[in-house]
Order: sequence, then structure tokens, then C-alpha cells
Amino acid sequence: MKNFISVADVDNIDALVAKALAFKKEALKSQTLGAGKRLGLLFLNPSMRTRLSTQIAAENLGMKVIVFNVGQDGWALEFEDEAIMSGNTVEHVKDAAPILGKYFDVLGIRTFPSLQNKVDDYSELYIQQFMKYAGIPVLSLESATLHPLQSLTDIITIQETFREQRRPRIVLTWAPHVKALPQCVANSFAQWVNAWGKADFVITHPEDYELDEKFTQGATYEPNQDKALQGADFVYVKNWSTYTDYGRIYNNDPAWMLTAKKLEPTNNARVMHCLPVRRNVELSDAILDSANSIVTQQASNRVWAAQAVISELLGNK
Ligand SMILES: NCCC[C@H](NC(=O)CCC(=O)O)C(=O)O
Ligand SMILES: NC(=O)OP(=O)(O)O
Repeated sequence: MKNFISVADVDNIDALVAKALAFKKEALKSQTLGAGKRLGLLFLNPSMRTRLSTQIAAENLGMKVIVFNVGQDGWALEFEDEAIMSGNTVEHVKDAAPILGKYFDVLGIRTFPSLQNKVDDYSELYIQQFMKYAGIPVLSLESATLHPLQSLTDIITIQETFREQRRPRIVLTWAPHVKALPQCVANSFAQWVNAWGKADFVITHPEDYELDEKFTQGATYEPNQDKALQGADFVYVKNWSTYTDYGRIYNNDPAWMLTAKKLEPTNNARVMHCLPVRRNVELSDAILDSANSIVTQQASNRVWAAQAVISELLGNK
């Protein structure tokens, strides 16, 4: 694996899931693989799970890790080619990335979308520029449109939880929120579930919240949330802002919040969320505090997902 920025970087999802589950059984089984190697983790945006789980994963492989909150502590970076840098940006990624490429063996980057300009966000300019200029493997820690470490974790969690000899019904449901949020977790989940191909996959959201078809193709759209939830084995709850009329909040109907009542017609569904979650806005306390919620298991699997991916990146430098 050269870089890890989307499911397209993965040859075999099942093999990567198996690798992660093997690390879950024996965390230190490849503890010398990364000896003498350094991972740089660059954060342009906040994080708890991604930062800590990726750091733990790299340490389990014997790597040294430096976390750099570039959005907070670093010089303001410019990403546009041929920019006349007379404004607020201090250093071009063209100058910064090659230096990082000398300091590190693998470079992780977290960046969120602006939600102002769809073309710019969906071009993944930031992560693409790092890939172009760093000269070392780049690991997405969540980008403008995708969150592949999260999605790999989600598939791992579904696979280890579902023990029946049939295809699970997985429902991705939009939920209300107080802010306009990126589409990346939803895009990425859809992209991975479709590529995995082992589930009946349904997406439900209010009118105007259609996601980019590039990621959802293969899923069934059901506009009625109650109908979508019928017989669900897994319910993935996520808010996102509008994609078509980009980055807006239209309908924010609290009736879309997932409650215990809404779970009744499901197949005792396990409930998933990438976290952080706004309690009693996206999901009720009653669900999050019940046995149906697997959000902690999901977040804890972030370590094994990251460890499987970093081990692949180390193997193919
Ligand atoms: N890293 C995972 C989720 C990141 C982001 N959530 C947020 O920004 C939450 C912000 C808040 O709740 O104020 C999202 O949903 O795409
Ligand atoms: N789910 C997730 O990526 O969490 P953080 O934003 O805390 O990293």
C-alpha cells in the first residue's frame, strides 16, 4: 500500500480486516516492524480518537511518533499552486511537505472541509498536495471528503459483531445536529460498505441531503426513516450538511433523532456512531447507554484498524 486515503488504496478489504483482528488478539506481534521508523501526525483540526489510536497503533509496531498540531502551533500553510502569498498564509505546502518527508517515514494528516466551496473540498487539495510533495506514504486521519480509518474500523466492528450466516441489513441514517458538518464520515462509510459488498445497505435521510453518488452507488435509498429501520441489524447514525447546495442545514427535524422507540422494528440493531456524538440531539441517552450501542467497541477498534494500515504502509515504502 503506497498511501491510505480511500478504499481504492486497499487491494483486499477482507485481508485488511483479518490483519486488524489478528492485531486485536496479539497487539505486539509485529513490535519490531517499525523499529527505527518515525510517524508524523499532523492535525489541522481537533481529534481525540484518531490521534490517540493512531499513536498507540504505531507504538505497537515499534515506531516513534510525533504529533504536530499544525493548525494551532504551526505556520499557516498555503495549498494553492502559484499563490501570491501576500495574505495570511506563511509557508507553502511545497516547501513544508518535503521537509516533513525527510523527518518522517510515514505522514498522517487530518484536515476538514471548508464547507464553503464544494469543488475545492471535493478535489481534496490539502491531502493531494501533501502526497505530491512529501515523497513518503501519506495516511489520511480524515480528509475533506473521506475518513477511511473510521470506515475500516466500522467494517471490522460489523464483521466481529455479526455472527449469522446471512447478509446483515445495515442502515445509515441522517440525524439532526446543531452545526453544519462534513459529509466525509457518511461518504466514506458508504464507499466502504459498497466496496465490501457483504451487506444489504440502505441509506435514509430527509429530502435535500443526498450524498455524492460516487460514494453511495450500490446502496438503496429509502426516504422514510421508519421503513428503512425495519429489520436493521446495524444502524449507523450520522449528521451531514447538504451536498448539492453545499454545506447547508435545511431540514433539521428533531424527529430524525434515533430513539429507543425507533429501534423497535429493527432486528435488535446494534447502533454505531463515529463519535463525538451530541447526546439527545443525534441519539438519545437511552440508546447510547443501552446494550444496543457498540460505539465504545467501535472506537476501541480504531487502534487495530490503524495498526493494520500502518503495517501495510511500512511494508511497501
Ligand atoms: N472525526 C469524526 C467526526 C468529525 C466531525 N464532527 C464534528 O465536527 C463535531 C463537532 C460538534 O459536535 O460540534 C464530523 O461529524 O464529520
Ligand atoms: N471518530 C473520530 O475520528 O474521532 P476524533 O475526531 O476524536 O478523532
